[in-house]
Amino acid sequence: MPTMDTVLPLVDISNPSAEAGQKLYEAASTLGFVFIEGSGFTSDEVNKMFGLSAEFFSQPYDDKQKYAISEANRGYSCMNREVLDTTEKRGDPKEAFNFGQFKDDKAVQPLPQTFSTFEQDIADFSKKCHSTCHKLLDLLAGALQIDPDQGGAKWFSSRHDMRHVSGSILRLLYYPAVRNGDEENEIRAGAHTDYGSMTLLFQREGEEGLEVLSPVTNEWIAIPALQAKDSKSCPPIVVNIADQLSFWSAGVLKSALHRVKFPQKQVSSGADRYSMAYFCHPADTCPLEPVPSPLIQSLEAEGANAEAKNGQVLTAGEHLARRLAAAYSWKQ
Ligand SMILES: O=C(O)CCC(=O)C(=O)O
Ligand SMILES: [Fe+2]
Repeated sequence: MPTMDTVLPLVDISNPSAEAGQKLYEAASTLGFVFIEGSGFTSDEVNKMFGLSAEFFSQPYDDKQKYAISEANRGYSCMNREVLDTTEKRGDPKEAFNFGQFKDDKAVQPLPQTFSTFEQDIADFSKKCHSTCHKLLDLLAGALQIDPDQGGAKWFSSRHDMRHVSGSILRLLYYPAVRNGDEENEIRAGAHTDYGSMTLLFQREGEEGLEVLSPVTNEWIAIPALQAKDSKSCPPIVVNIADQLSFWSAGVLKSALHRVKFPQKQVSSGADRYSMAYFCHPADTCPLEPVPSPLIQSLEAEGANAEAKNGQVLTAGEHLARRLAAAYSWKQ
């Protein structure tokens, strides 16, 4: 079993402290990836979602395709539909189902019966993901020492109010094991950065495949699927910084490239990979302007990679629309 704190640091958020915030900030500003535990998700909650996912993806293509993904980024994305690495012609050999924001715990998109029967559970899961992200955003804002008069530790989370329209998505992912005979070299999800502010990724033990391109060494690093610390808790969740936190922080927080490629162990086991991602987004109307952090300002003065400096300030919604149009060939 991989030892903790080797490939990625493991931050316990059960008791959010300045120390946890500092550890999170250090990970966020180097690799852009970290494991968290103490999130409060139980193994039962997470396994239930994985169960619904397996049930849905096992259904015939035509049944799933009735819920085909829309330009609003909701619904079913079939095999080879999404091109995450836009330098590639071929789409990713994976399937996905996206749940957009729920309104009063009701989905605002058509749901297949597998999901509509458990709509409340799925809405609860999505809400819990969002509040976990709030906790993480507060820890990060705290570490960035934002002046309380300018929003302080709530600077990010106040821009992620669930009542506002945003691109937040709960996504179920399915990577079938067997493809074209070259499973080891096959890229299952092309290299990309995530479009929101941060992502939570739930993995199942023994189903690995996530790799991160280290901004420090420029090498692909395989991320393990860790064991839960006890039978009640879910395994540590992977958290990664995405584009919008990078824009806000003039590139100090790293939105790192990542992809899915099965390791030899996973290829030989012949197992499929299921994962779940929660892409946390700020309100669509939110401008991706510089965060008022003295820490970022001093690093920026030292020449931090200021992505936002090079162009006009986009809103969160505009950035998302551009990235989705490229991945799904929607017309803009
Ligand atoms: O399934 C995974 O491990 C990663 C998925 C991912 O990076 C994404 O969908 O953005
Ligand atoms: Fe991703």
